Amino acid sequence: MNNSYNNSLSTNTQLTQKSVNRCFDGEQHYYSHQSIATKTPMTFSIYLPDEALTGKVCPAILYLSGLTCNADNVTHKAHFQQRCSELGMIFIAPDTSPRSSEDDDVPNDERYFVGQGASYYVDATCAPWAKNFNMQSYIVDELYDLLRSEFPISSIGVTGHSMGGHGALLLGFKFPSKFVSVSALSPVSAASESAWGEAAYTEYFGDDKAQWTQADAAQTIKRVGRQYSRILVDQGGADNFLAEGQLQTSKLQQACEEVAQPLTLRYQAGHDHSYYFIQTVINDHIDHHWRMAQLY
Ligand SMILES: N[C@@H](CCC(=O)N[C@@H](CS)C(=O)NCC(=O)O)C(=O)O
Repeated sequence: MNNSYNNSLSTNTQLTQKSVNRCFDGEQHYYSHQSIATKTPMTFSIYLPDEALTGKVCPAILYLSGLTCNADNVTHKAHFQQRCSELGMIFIAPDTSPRSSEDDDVPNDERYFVGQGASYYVDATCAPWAKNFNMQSYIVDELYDLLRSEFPISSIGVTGHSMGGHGALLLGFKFPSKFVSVSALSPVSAASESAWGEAAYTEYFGDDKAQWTQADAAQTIKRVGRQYSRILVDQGGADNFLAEGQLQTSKLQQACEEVAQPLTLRYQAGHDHSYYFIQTVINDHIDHHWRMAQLY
């Protein structure tokens, strides 16, 4: 645990600060860095409440975004900053995948649910993806360690939206020693059984179904069993992707029931899949992670 923080990044930092904006009682920062896992530059946003800026260690939430997103969507649209500043909570939003740049030719796909913006937070094993699409390693090893060495973080909880909700459930249950709390917003519950996930996993893992199962959130919960005293999931009742069968919330519910993992699952009537919904429930998720961090 970092016990002191000098209100400046350490001199040997690997991070390049891109922007700083005062927001409520804290600052919204953006950073980029060269990633070893993805072999590309990666960008993330981090909200630092004044407590963190003045040297106090604070709990953090890692938010994994959904298909087509980068760090901007949640940072600009979810309105998490006020609650985080009131509680003294750090909020981190990484990108959803490696990206092509002038120096890096990263593979992509015409479909919005495969390739750039659609990593599923897994380590791909098939060409051409395996070279750059190592987002599990990026999130749970590289970024995790970087965050803990560069910022005054006491503990990390993981949450996310849609594909990122799947990522939060998957990584939270695969790596319970790294995360003190898990929640999800409109998550894909079982990527290996949704049309979006099937398309992506065919590319990333080929036809090796054992790898699909290892990278499926509901299957992982069934495999590893209860890990958290309670997880929180919100799902819009009028979400078109729920109706389309991409999210399959019942599979998550079933998996949690099977292993007695306590789950608070709330269907919010009339709400869709958008950031208007996320904005509506984000404070409850921040509070959930805050409460869990206090028990840590
Ligand atoms: N663009 C896709 C939908 C992709 C989508 O809805 N992405 C969600 C996450 S799964 C999102 O948050 N989009 C960005 C935003 O609303 O700011 C479509 O045409 O159907």
